[in-house]
Amino acid sequence: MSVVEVKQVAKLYNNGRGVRNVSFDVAQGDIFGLIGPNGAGKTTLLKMLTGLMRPDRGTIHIFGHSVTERFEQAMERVGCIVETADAYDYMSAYDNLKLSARFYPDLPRSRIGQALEQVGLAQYANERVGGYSLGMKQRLALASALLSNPRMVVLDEPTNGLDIEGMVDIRNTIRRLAQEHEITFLISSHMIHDLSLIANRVGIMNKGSLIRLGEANEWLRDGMTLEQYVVTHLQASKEADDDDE
Ligand SMILES: Nc1ncnc2c1ncn2[C@@H]1O[C@H](COP(=O)(O)OP(=O)(O)OP(=O)(O)O)[C@@H](O)[C@H]1O
Repeated sequence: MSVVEVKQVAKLYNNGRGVRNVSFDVAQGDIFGLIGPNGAGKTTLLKMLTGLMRPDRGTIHIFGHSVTERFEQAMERVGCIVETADAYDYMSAYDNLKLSARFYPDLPRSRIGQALEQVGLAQYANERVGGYSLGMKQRLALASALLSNPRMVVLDEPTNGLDIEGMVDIRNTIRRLAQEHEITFLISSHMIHDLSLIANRVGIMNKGSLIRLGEANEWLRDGMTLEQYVVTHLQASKEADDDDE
C-alpha cells in the first residue's frame, strides 16, 4: 500500500521557481530520500506534503486522504519536522515534550516517556536541554514528532548542522525506528552520503523537477555509490537542458 501518493504536483513562486509537475509514491516501510542541490524544490515539496503550502496543481494523498481536502485525516498518523523544531534550553526534555503534548489533548501522559525511550533519551529526560549536544536536540525534535504515534515521519534536513557523532546518532535512531516500529520515513537532504546509509528509495530533484526515482537501492546493483548515481543523473539532466537551449 502507498502511504504517500504525489501526482503531478506544481507550485511556482512569482519568480518562476518552485516545483514543477512532480509525481512519486512512498510505500509502507520505505525510508524515502528526497535529494537535490540547494534550491531544487525539496522544502517546497515537503511544505505541500505537510499542508504548510497549497499546490497550484496536482494532488497529494497520505494514507488515502487528500492533504488539501481532508487535511486532518491525512495528517492523523504523520509526524513532521519541517521547520526547525527548537526546544526551550532552560527546560528538561520531558517538560519540552509536555508542552508539545498540549497539541494532542487525548494523548496519555505515558506517551512522553515512550517517545523519549524511542529516541534513546529516556535516561536524560530530566536534564536541561541546554546541556544537550546538537544530535540529542535533534533526537528530541524527533521524539516530539513521534508523540502522536505516527506511522510516517517527514524530516527536512535532519542532519543539517550536526557533527559526525550527531549524524551517526540520528541515522541510527531513524534506522531503528523504521525496523522496530515499522515507521515510514520521507527525508529531504542534500547530504547524499548520509542518506545512502539509510534510504532504500530516493527521488532526485533538480530545478523544481523530479529527474529520477531510484528504486530499491538500484545504485548498488549498478555498482555505484548513491553519490555517483546522483551526480550521473544530475549531469544527464544538465546535458538535456543544454541541448534544449
Ligand atoms: N517564498 C519564496 N519566494 C520565491 N522563491 C522561493 C521561495 N521559497 C523558495 N523559493 C525558490 O524556489 C526554489 C526551490 O526552493 P526550496 O527551498 O524548495 O529548495 P530546496 O531544495 O529545499 O533548497 P535548500 O536545500 O537550499 O533548502 C529555489 O530556487 C528558491 O530560491
